[in-house]
Amino acid sequence: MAIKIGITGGIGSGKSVVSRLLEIMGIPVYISDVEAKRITLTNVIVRRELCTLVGQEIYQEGELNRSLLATYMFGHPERIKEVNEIIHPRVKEDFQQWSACFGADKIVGIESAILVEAGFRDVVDFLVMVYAPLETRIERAVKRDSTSKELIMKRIESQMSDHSKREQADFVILNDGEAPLVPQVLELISLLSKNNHYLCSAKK
Ligand SMILES: CC(C)(COP(=O)(O)OP(=O)(O)OC[C@H]1O[C@@H](n2cnc3c(N)ncnc32)[C@H](O)[C@@H]1O)[C@@H](O)C(=O)NCCC(=O)NCCS
Ligand SMILES: Nc1ncnc2c1ncn2[C@@H]1O[C@H](COP(=O)(O)OP(=O)(O)OP(=O)(O)O)[C@@H](O)[C@H]1O
Repeated sequence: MAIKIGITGGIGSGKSVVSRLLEIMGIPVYISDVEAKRITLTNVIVRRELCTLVGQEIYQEGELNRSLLATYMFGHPERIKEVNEIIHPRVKEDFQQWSACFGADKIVGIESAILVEAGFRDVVDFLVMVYAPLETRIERAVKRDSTSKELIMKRIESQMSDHSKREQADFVILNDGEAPLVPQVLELISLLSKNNHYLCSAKK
């Protein structure tokens, strides 16, 4: 079985940028946001359960109405929990199937802002946190998504604090816009490669 690394960090921390660097360096990464979107579109059970929970209008012309789902759930902890309970078990199952296709000598990753909250800690061998200060994250996410600070704050409030994430992380990448990323990613790969043997035996 491949060694699995989790890449987490709050919205706008730079996980996608780090994942891209890992992919360029030969580590395939399962991008949970992308796969969750595919699953909400194609999995008939997920579609049925979301329709029952939110209403038929959650799908329009076959497509998930993402802004409607975001408005429905963010800012409402009970609703977030219900939506997550529909989607996350399927994403977890899908990731396990995906990662099972790689050999024991391979390192693969999974990227998710809510990796720990979603209960994926037990399916990864090593947890990497991408960290950026809160103001920087808000600024980046507002710019990237052309949205408001208020909407980004609602998502942040539904995510685990940086402090708790850091406590669970085995390795932290600082992405504050000052510290260069490439040397940190190279250090991570070097650490993983050195400990590959240890991680393999620890899993048995
Ligand atoms: C609500 C949805 C439709 C909004 O789509 P949208 O294109 O606006 O956002 P996108 O999926 O690209 O997510 C952007 C960021 O929002 C944050 N976010 C998304 N889902 C969640 C969630 N359930 N809890 C907390 N933060 C979340 C993450 O930081 C994520 O990187 C979408 O996020 C969704 O389906 N979420 C539920 C599934 C999920 O938890 N996906 C995340 C990983 S499994
Ligand atoms: N070091 C950096 N310098 C400048 N811009 C950056 C840096 N890191 C990330 N960004 C930009 O900030 C935005 C957010 O980064 P990214 O999409 O990687 O965050 P993320 O952690 O994946 O967020 P999400 O949780 O929403 O998936 C992107 O537009 C990205 O290009």
